[in-house]
Amino acid sequence: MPDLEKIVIIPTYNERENIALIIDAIFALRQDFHVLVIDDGSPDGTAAIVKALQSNYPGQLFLEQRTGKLGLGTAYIHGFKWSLARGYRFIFEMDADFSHSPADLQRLYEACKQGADMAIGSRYVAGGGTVNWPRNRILLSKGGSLYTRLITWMPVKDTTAGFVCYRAEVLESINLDQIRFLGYAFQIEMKFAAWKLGFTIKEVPIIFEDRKFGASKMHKGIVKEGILGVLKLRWYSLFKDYRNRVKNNSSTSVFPAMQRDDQKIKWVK
Ligand SMILES: Nc1nc2c(ncn2[C@@H]2O[C@H](COP(=O)(O)OP(=O)(O)O[C@H]3O[C@H](CO)[C@@H](O)[C@H](O)[C@@H]3O)[C@@H](O)[C@H]2O)c(=O)[nH]1
Repeated sequence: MPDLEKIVIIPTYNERENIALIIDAIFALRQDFHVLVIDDGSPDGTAAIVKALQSNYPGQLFLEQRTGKLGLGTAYIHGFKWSLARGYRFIFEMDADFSHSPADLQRLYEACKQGADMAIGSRYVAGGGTVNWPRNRILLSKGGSLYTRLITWMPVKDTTAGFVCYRAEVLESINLDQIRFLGYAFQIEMKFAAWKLGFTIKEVPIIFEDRKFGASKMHKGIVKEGILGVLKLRWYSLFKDYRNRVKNNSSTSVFPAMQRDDQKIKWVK
């Protein structure tokens, strides 16, 4: 197996209680996963914990640090570009808090090896589910997925899922600078872009368990962005040739403001 086969990107903001445990759990699988943590200047010292662990996993554990909380979406976009530049063939998204079980990483990988371009760890297909998630979060999440499917007609059950394996070709084909949403809408847009570009998406059932340590970063703005974002995606796909514009090497852009947003991001050297 080539060295640069699989990398798991974990975005973090204040995950001190979880980060060392999840990193150790991924490496304990002995499945040759590399791990990239994108930390947004967590005041609780998450990045320092990752740095201290790097000597245990030389050449396998990486850390990128940004100076402030800039959202899940731009953290992943940075991680995607970082991973593609180094030649990883399978690139994963995963939360830091054990909502996604490390043991399921291999199942997502297998789904891609067996032909899927994008494998989604899905709570809302047969065999999937949630454990210990508050009723209001379940309603919001299921309602959000239903709303997205009704508006976009995208054939994905868990549209906001954050546990994903992409074949590198999918991320290479998408103009990542055109992916503009930050929160749950980012998760929706990545699936929407992959679907619009004709990639095969497979939902693999997973059990999502609520975090035991730390707090969710969910806030009202994320919900608002999701509601409006889905309408925008539909609008752009109907009237603005979204498919062509989100393709890599497209000369036109759907979201000209993205350039400006990017410049706000300051990286820790
Ligand atoms: N770098 C960075 N990381 C962030 C940020 N916001 C959140 N994170 C990290 O992103 C992961 C998920 O954030 P949570 O706040 O734990 O998400 P959740 O409420 O449990 O949301 C779940 O449901 C969402 C909707 O279905 C999913 O999108 C998400 O992946 C997860 O499954 C965690 O590792 C968290 O530290 C940010 O601004 N920057």
